[in-house]
Amino acid sequence: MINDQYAVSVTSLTKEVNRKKILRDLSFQVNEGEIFGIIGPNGAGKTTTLRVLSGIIETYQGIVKLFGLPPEVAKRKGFISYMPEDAFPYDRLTGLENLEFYARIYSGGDKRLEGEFLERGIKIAGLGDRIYDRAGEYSRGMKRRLILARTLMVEPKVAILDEPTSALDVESSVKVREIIRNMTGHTIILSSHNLLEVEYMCDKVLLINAGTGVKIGKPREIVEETKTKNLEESFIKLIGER
Ligand SMILES: Nc1ncnc2c1ncn2[C@@H]1O[C@H](COP(=O)(O)OP(=O)(O)OP(=O)(O)O)[C@@H](O)[C@H]1O
Repeated sequence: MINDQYAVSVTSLTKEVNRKKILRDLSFQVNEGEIFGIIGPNGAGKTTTLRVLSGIIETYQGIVKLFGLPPEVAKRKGFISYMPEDAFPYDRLTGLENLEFYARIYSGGDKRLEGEFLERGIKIAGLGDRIYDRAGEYSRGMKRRLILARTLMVEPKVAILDEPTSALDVESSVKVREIIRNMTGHTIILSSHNLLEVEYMCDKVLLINAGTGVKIGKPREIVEETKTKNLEESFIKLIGER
């Protein structure tokens, strides 16, 4: 069923590349304001799903709506902000210059909006005086916070984050998680391999395997239903059963 009341609604999404089905009949809904996690083994189709949602992949079968609009339209309207896993800042620019650059682009010439985006971006990045240093001198965690600030400064209706904490140390992961959790009221869809983090951070989780939805629900419900101790164990049990 397609319902515009959802922030995101995916119905029977199938994606084929060279006759290989990467996503098969995938359906799920995300409510406005939810932090929604997509988990699954390597190659399960998480990034492909996120790329469809963000309007980057435009050819697919099925129906995908963000606030009732197809992703391409939602993207044009500035509803979506996507952070790819391999996004990096411009190393030769300072952190501030990076944010200034994107604030200018995203605001489309509206000076008031540009100032608003920049101010929010600086706050989200939380880099203190290091914001005046070149991004090339930043640690991986600082770069990630800068990219996250770039993604979230526009206050998108839907933020799509591909593995926002991958390859970060504990302290940097905690800071990135704080940023995400502080975006209350915003719809956030993220993928992650860190299931303890997903369990802690996400309101709802979708487990996919080989392009197919295996389980969807609140992390605690999934843990209870599978009679396991945590989401990591649920994951292993559910994937192992197939
Ligand atoms: N453009 C493409 N051409 C061919 N195969 C592709 C393409 N994009 C993705 N695939 C394949 O589709 C499958 C799903 O890829 P995807 O990157 O979505 O998985 P993932 O769940 O994000 O994996 P990971 O956890 O390793 O990042 C993989 O087998 C991948 O090789």
